[in-house]
Amino acid sequence: MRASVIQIAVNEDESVEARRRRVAASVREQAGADLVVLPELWTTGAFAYEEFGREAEPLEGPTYEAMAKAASDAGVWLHAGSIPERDPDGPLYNTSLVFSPSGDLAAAYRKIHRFGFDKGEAVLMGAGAELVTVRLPETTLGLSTCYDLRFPELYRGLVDAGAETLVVSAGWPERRRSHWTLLAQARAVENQAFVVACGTAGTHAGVPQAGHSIVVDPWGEVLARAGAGEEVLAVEFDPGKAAATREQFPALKDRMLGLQPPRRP
Ligand SMILES: NC(=O)CCC(=O)C(=O)O
Repeated sequence: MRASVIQIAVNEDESVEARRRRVAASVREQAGADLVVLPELWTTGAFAYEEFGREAEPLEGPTYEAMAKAASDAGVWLHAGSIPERDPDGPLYNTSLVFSPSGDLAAAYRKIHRFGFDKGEAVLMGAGAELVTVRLPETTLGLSTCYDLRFPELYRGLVDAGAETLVVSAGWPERRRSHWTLLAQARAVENQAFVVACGTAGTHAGVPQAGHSIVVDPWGEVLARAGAGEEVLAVEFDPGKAAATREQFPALKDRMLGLQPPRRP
C-alpha cells in the first residue's frame, strides 16, 4: 500500500483560497498512491482561534468541493485533514473528511478531544462523540485528530471497531515535538497497528509547528519521518503486517477489561 503524507506549511501570508488551490494541486500529484493524508485545520491553522469562526464552512463547503475533486482527479483515497465545520443547528466542529477515489465522501469525523483546556478550540468548538473507521480495500483506517493522540482509550475503541491503520491528522506545535513522536510510536506498539501521523509546518498565530510527520509500523519501527518544513512523505507498507503482528505476539488478547478501582481503606 502506498501512502503520501502531505505536510503542509500554514503561514499567514497565504490566503485560505490560495492554500486550498495549492493543496489540491499537491493531492493531484499523488496519483498512483492508495492513500493521501493531510493535516488538521490546514485552511486556518490549528492555533488561529480567531480564524475559526471567520473561515468556518458547512460540511459540503469549498474545502469539501476542492478535495472531493482532487481525490477523484488523482484516483486516491484522500483523508483531507480537517475543516472548521459550521453545523447549521449547532456549534463549530473540527471535522475531518475522507473521500473515496471517485470523490464521494466516505466518512466525516468530528474531533472528540478539543485542545486548549479553558480557551481556544476547547471553548470555540463542540466535541464529537463518535468513533469513525473507514474500510479501504487494503486496510481499515481509524480516524483521530491531534490532541486525541494523548488519549489511548480512543485508539483501543478504534481497534475494537476493526482499525489496523490509525490516522492522526494534526497541527502539533514544535514546543511539544518529543511528545508527538513518542505518542505516535506508543499508539502503534500498544495497538499493533500502523500509525500514519500528518502534521503541519510553518508558523501561524505565533505558534511554530513541529512538522515531523511520521509513519510507524505495528512493531513500533519508524518507516518514514518528515523534517520541519513543507514536504510530501511517501511510504510503502504491507497492511497485512498488523494482523500478522497481532497473531505472532498476541498481546491484545491479554487485555483485562473491567478492572475494579482500588478499595478505600
Ligand atoms: N491542535 C491540537 O490538538 C494541539 C494538541 C497539542 O498541542 C498537544 O496535545 O500538545
